[in-house]
Amino acid sequence: MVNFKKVCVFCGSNSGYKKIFSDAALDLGRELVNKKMDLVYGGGSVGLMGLISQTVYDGGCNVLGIIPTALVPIEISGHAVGDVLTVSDMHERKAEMARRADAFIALPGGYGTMEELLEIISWSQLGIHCKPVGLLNTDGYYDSLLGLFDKGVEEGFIRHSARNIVISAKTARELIEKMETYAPCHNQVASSRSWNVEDPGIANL
Ligand SMILES: C/C(=C\CNc1ncnc2c1ncn2[C@@H]1O[C@H](COP(=O)(O)O)[C@@H](O)[C@H]1O)CO
Repeated sequence: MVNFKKVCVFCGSNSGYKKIFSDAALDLGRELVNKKMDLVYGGGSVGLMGLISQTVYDGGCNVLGIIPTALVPIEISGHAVGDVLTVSDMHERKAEMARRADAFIALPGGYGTMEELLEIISWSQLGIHCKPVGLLNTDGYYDSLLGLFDKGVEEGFIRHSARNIVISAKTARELIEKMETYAPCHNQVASSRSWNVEDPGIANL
């Protein structure tokens, strides 16, 4: 059983056209509150980011938004709730997200969400961290991405064991339950020590 307390959520700066996506963000937020988990996220109050951060904040859990200086102006990200850590660029933001959270979940989103998700998956494969990575596949939004991962295995670009890095489910509750039983089974390319990870929190739960 993996215990995690701080969950980094990657999600859209837009809400998507269907109500089911907003409902999924609210549902994940409530699930985090029920489990007394804190939120680390991209720091905006726009789109699904705004919905989940407000829900977790209103539920009395800690919310930490990590935002690059360039996105701070209110018209870009809105007014974030909770604590805000301003960082110099996107690289520092992702490093801080990875360091401060002990699990990651991607909700539906666009390029930004997908890029954050894929980087954290590849960091797990490389051995930079061994934290659970969940994909909330609301309304089958990520079916084709999951199909692409399967294709990667089939065609010899992704190891079968590394395919298990990505935990997916259709509901927040099921996803968190699966993530709580996550045990990495892939051969990490290099040990966390060889990545010069000074803070052991980045590598281990
Ligand atoms: C583009 C728009 C607003 C941009 N505002 C953002 N504020 C905070 N964080 C952001 C913003 N845009 C992207 N991010 C990060 O990427 C993810 C969302 O990107 P996506 O392309 O919308 O999926 C999110 O997790 C943030 O970390 C107005 O539409």
